[in-house]
Amino acid sequence: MTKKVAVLAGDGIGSEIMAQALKVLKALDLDLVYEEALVGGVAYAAYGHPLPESTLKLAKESDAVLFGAVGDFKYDNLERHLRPEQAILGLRKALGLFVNLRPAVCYKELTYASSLKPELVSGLDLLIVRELTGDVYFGQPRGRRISPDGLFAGSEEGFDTMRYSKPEVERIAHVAFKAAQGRGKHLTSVDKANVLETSQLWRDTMNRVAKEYPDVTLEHMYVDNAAMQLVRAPKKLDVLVTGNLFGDILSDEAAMLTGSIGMLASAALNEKKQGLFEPSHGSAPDIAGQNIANPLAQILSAAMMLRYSLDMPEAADKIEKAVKRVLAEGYRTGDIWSEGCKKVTCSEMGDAVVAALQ
Ligand SMILES: NC(=O)C1=CN([C@@H]2O[C@H](COP(=O)(O)OP(=O)(O)OC[C@H]3O[C@@H](n4cnc5c(N)ncnc54)[C@H](O)[C@@H]3O)[C@@H](O)[C@H]2O)C=CC1
Ligand SMILES: CC(C)CC(=O)C(=O)O
Ligand SMILES: [Mg+2]
Repeated sequence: MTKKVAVLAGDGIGSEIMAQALKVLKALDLDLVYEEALVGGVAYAAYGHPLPESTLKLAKESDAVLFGAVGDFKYDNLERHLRPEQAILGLRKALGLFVNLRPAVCYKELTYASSLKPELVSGLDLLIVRELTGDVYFGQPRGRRISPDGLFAGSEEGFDTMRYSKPEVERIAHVAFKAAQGRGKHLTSVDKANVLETSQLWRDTMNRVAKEYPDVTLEHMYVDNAAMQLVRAPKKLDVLVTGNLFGDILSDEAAMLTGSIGMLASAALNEKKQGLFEPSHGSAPDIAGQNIANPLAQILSAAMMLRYSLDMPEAADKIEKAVKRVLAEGYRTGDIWSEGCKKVTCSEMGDAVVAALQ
């Protein structure tokens, strides 16, 4: 049966990189229909809301969502619930996408594009499993008020709530342990249990779930140390599981091990394997409209969509192989360019991937 993909390009470079991913998908002539809708700042401008009902309905009734990026500094002063970023948070919550897989793979051709020494990143293949629908991003209460007590009583203060429930941690723990079983059988759980109650619950729960996976070695690491280990000896890490906030930050850090955040694809999944697939980066307003963004994270996210939600692993393989081929042939957008390589635009990179499909 024909499957449906909701295509939500969003803001900034979103439409430029999405056009490349669609070009690649369409070249594969798959049994898919694509339906586009507005999301983020462009949706706010058209409908007065970053996640209009019609867009949410489309996302819910589709087999998968291919998402670009949202956000633009010109919307930063809107009330929080109208800001473009609320669209991606709203989609994650509404679709129950609690699993975020963010693979950080350093392709051998890009070893020299990383800001780290080649020997530290060469062959790197790390999987970050980030919990995506809880933590301080969603915890209530939150807001701004006049501080009722303490040294600064009477002053305006902002507050957010970090919270995780046991079942919430359990379900992401199972995903992470299973991922570790399929890889190096080593799982690093990242928290801040030396300070935060939420993290202590996280750690206790990880330890309990670990008993069901005796073949996996579980290691705990505080997030500050994890941030350091990622740039000190990243290849010692294999699967890393963490909460929403720490995962957001650490995955951007891990992106630099791969050469550029323009290389980091991601999958957000629910229990039914319905998913939203997006690059890990944002809308990059600083380079938007110039046709210079790296579309590979978006293209690789489309491959993850074919693999995880649409049951088309051969097509996913074709895309991933084509990406390796264009890198081997020396095609580079500006963010990963180095001497001796062919510098290409965003759309030329899309064309090169299409040409490399076999
Ligand atoms: N899931 C989403 O839609 C996300 C949205 N954002 C939003 O994006 C906007 C910009 O945020 P920033 O913090 O600047 O993060 P960003 O990820 O958009 O950009 C950070 C830096 O990386 C570069 N970059 C990002 N993607 C690239 C690509 N494909 N090719 C080449 N260079 C690339 C940018 O030019 C910039 O210098 C904000 O409004 C933010 O809220 C940020 C992260 C995720
Ligand atoms: C824009 C935020 C809502 C999230 C973010 O930075 C991310 O998921 O990487
Ligand atoms: Mg982020």
